[in-house]
Parts: sequence; structure tokens; C-alpha cells
Amino acid sequence: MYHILRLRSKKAVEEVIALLENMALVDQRVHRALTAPDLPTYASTASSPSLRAREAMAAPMEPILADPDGGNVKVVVRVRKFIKRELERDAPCLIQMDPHTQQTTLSPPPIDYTDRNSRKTHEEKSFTFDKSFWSHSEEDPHYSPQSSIYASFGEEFLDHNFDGYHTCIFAYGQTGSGKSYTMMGTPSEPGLIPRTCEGLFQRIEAEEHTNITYNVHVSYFEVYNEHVRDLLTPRTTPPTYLKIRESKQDGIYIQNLTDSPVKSFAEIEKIMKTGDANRTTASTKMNDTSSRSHAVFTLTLKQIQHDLSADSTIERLARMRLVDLAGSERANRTEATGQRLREGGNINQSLTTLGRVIAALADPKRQRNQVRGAQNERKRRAEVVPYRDSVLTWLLKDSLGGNSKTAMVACISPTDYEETLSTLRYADQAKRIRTRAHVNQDAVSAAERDAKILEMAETIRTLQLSVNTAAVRKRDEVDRAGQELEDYQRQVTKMQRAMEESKVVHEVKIRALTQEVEELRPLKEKLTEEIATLRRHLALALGELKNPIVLPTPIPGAAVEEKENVEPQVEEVQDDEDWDGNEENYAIQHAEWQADVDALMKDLGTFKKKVADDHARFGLSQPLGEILVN
Ligand SMILES: Nc1ncnc2c1ncn2[C@@H]1O[C@H](COP(=O)(O)OP(=O)(O)OP(=O)(O)O)[C@@H](O)[C@H]1O
Repeated sequence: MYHILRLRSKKAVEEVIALLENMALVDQRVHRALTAPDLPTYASTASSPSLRAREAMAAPMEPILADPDGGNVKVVVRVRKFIKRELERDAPCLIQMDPHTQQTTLSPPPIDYTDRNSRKTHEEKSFTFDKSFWSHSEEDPHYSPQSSIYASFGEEFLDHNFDGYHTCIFAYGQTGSGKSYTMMGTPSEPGLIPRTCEGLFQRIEAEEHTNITYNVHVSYFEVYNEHVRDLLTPRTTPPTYLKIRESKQDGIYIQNLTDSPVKSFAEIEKIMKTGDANRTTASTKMNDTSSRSHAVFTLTLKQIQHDLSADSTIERLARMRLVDLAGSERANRTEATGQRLREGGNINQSLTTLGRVIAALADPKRQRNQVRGAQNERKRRAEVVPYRDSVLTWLLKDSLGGNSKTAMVACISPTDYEETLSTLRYADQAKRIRTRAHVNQDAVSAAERDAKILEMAETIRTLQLSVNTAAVRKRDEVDRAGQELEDYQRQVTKMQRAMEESKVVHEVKIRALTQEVEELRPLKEKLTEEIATLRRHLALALGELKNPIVLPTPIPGAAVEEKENVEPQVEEVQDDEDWDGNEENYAIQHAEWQADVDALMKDLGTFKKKVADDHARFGLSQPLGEILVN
């Protein structure tokens, strides 16, 4: 009986040792998780590798190196319904679209509807685009509602944004052809802009539990009469025009343009409403609610993926420009006069330049030379794309011929032969433009992020000094001082944003580690229970060790009988290599075991104290230390 007990207690001791080792491991991980860095600190906060964090990185933002689309501008065309004016004069529909070939055909108007003063001969013209949207008659099976525009390429462009590409979609067409309807739509029939914003946030919300943080900013401005106006600030009298600037670091940008951070679709909706209310609209003969400005709605999406194991982030930046151009019709057709005519002239200046830019970019000769690279100076000058000739093209430079995936929606009226032909030709030319989109992605370590923030702080300090001394400068230096002040403000804004991002990175780390602690809690509780059971075993074994059962001295002659009776125990005894039947040796061994068990109990005591400390420090509801103490 005694020997069996002795074997059991030894096994229990081994189990306790294994358990303690296990607990030490768990304790290390829990400890690590609970001692995550505090907020906000901008020193490097490299945390130890976390298994869970590595698991969460299962779907990392893989770099996309090649441009899968070949970079051609995507061109689609959309024809709208008849509007009141057209219905009243019983105008015929001059457009046919083949849903299979995507061909758009423009028929000559019936003789009664031709301008008698025009000497032009009208012929049937056909064009093929990436997609032809038939939004003329709901009764037709190939009718394209608002949703189909977004489903057809809006979603695809959103995919590009999530992959880290800049994109631009612009709507072109004569006044009243459906540009605003396509881009913004109505409350009951939302257009591409609200659908893109909604889609963006739906995707972000679906990704809520991954290790990617999303930052979205919105700006909305208009180019009116070759001036830039912020649509997200209240209108002033006289109007406030913003300057366009260019810097090595930021490229072309609009100085002091509002760039609002947004967290939900509802917030964007509010911003869209504000912007639309601020848009410059004026009545012309062609469209009673015609907008005479180019409106540019820009979403900036920054994705920050956290790699907790390496304490670094991968950042992707994508800019979505959604542009509703002003009407492309000629000034004389709108019968605009005075101020309206001047506006028309300026609008046409932007659009004429846009036309020249598109023509230059679409020129196959230019493209060939670009591929070959070698050009002489004269030739190179002749081929310069005239982006700088208008505010609009200057601002859209990158979207038109640079780092962007770009699409053009050519909106056409079903009744106007000349304007529609002009739009279709314009769109046909745009098809040949190739852009050079690339993924805007950076890997940033925690140390680099900290260094960047420190560098910004230093720049701000220098600029601050410079601005402070500006007051004592001579008059001719005032401009430079003003510029430095703007740079200073811009740097401060940038630093604020970098610090916010850094804060988010820390928050994500804490969230991930807290989750890890929560996931380890059941395991800890299970182990606590096991420890309690084993403690009971140990107590029992200790009792046995302290009060050993003394074996009776064998009576000669009774040996055979007794041996038969205790056969099962003998089997056990044979298993025990330590037992040699010598009581003196046993006493020595007993003392050694006792010392082992005492040491173990001491370890357990230390362990209990450590766990109790942790619980006290981190305020856990059911302290393990308490369980163990009890
Ligand atoms: N696909 C369509 N389905 C139904 N109605 C449409 C459609 N497209 C345009 N419309 C209607 O046609 C009218 C003119 O459209 P819209 O204002 O969008 O033209 P626009 O090209 O933006 O004009 P502007 O150059 O003045 O901004 C509006 O009343 C609009 O609701």
C-alpha cells in the first residue's frame, strides 16, 4: 500500500513540475500582453513577438507591382432620358446602343430638326467604348440605372483604391447631359460619388477586426472662372480664392483647402450636402439648374497595416478624385451674355485646355517617343503637355497623365447631334491615353515613424523661429515670410496627422494584446483548477511522507501466504527502482524528497505571489492568486 502511494506522489510531483513550467510560459505571455506600452508615447515601443499578432497577419497587404490593366483610360458613355424641354418639342432620340458590342451609334436628326443655317452634313457615326450605358428608357431590357454605373466600374475603381492606386473618374458632356446626375445623383437615386463613399465604408466596416487601420479624409472644391473655391467652408463676400502651390514633397496642392477626416458614410453625406449647397450655380437657357463650375470631390484613403511581431507598419495611400466638369457646350448656344459669357469663356478655357491635354496625351507619336526616351530638346518642348494652361488641368495633372487609374464618363443627350458628336469624339480620343499608375505603399518601422515625427518637430521649430523673426524683416521679405508661415502651418497639420496615426498604431497594439489576454484567460483558469487539484494531491502525498506507514516485520513461515496475498503490491514494488528494502536508505531518500517538496512548495508560494501581484496591478476580476491562496 505504502509503495503504491509513494509512486503516486512522485508522479504527482512530476506533474506539478510540468504544470509549473507550463504556467511560467503562460504567465510570461500574459505578463507581456499586460505590460503593453502606454498611450500616448512617441518613443519607440517595440513589443515582444506575439504569436497571435502573427496569426492576424494571415492576409497581409501584398505589394502589387505590375499594373494589371495596362494603364489605359477607361471610357464609358451614358445617354440619359428625355428631359421636359425635349419632350415638349417632341424631339427624336438619335442614339442607339448595342449592349453586346458596347457600340454607340449617333444617327443624323430628321430634316425637320436640323438647324437650317447649318451647312454641315450629318452622317451616322459609330463609336465603341469600354461600356455604353443605356439610361434612356426604363422599358428597355438593357436599361442602365444608377446602380449599374457603380457596379460596372465604380466598384472596380474602389478595388484599385484598396490596392493602393490613385484613381480619377470624371464626367464630361454638354450642359444638361446628366453629369451631375451620374456623379452625385439625387437623394432617391444616388450617383457614383455617394455610392463610392458608401461602398468605401461598407468595406472598412467589414474589415473592422483585422489589423488594418483606415483613415479617410474628404475635400471638395470647385474651379470657377479659373479660381479655386473651397466648398467645405462658408461662402464669403468677397469670395475667398485658394492658391495652387507645388512642392517637391507634396506635388501640386491647394493651399489651405479643408481636408476633413471622416469616420462614417453619414459624416460624408453631411459634407456632400454642405459642398453641394455651396456650389456655384446659375441659370442658363440650356439648363435651369446648370452648374457653371468644375467640381472636384476627393477622398483620401490611408490604410495602415500593423505587424505587431516586427513592430512596423505598411502604409497604403490612395486618392480618389471624382470630378463633375462644367458643361462643354459652346457659349453662343447657351446665349449667355456679360458675366455669364465671361464665365463660359473661362469654363471653355479649362475645357479647351483639357481637350489639348487629352489630345497631347493620346498622341501616338508622343507615346512612342516616351517609350524610346531619347528626344532632342526642341522636340521635347513641342510635346510638352499643356497642363499649366488652365487651373483644372494643372490640378488634375497626375490624374490625367500620371500616377492614376482614370475613367471618363461621357454623358450625352439623346437629341443634340452636334454636341453629342463632339462629346463622342472627345471620349474616343481619351481612350488612347495611357497613365502610369503604381501602388503607393510604404513600409515604416516604429523607429522610422518616431524619427519622422522628430524630424517634423525640428522643421516646425526652425519654421517657428523664422516666422517669429519675420516681424523685424524688411518689406520685400514679407512675401517670403508669408510663405514660411504657410509652410509652418502645413507642417504642423502634417505632424498632427502623423501623431494621430502613431496613436492609432498604439491603440491597435493594445487592442490586439488585450484580445490575446482575453483569449488566454480560459486557459489560465483551467490551469488554476488543475493546480488546485494537484495541491490536494501534494498535500496528501506530504501527509503520507510525514507519517509513513511502517511495514510490519515479516513472520517466518507466513511468507508464502503473505506473498500470495500482496501480489499486486509486489508488482508495483518491482516497478520502483528506488526501493531496495533498506530502511536506512529509505530514510535518506525520504529526507531528500521532503527537501524537494519543501522547495516546490516555496516555488508555488512565489508563483502565487507573482500572480496575485499581476491581478492587483491589472485589476482582474477573479484573482488567480486568491484562488491559489484559498
Ligand atoms: N440617367 C438619367 N435618368 C434620369 N434623369 C436624368 C438622367 N440624367 C440626367 N437626368 C436629368 O436631366 C437633367 C440634367 O441633368 P444634370 O443636371 O445631371 O446635367 P449636367 O450635365 O450635370 O448639367 P450641368 O452641366 O449644368 O451641370 C436633370 O434634371 C437630371 O435629373
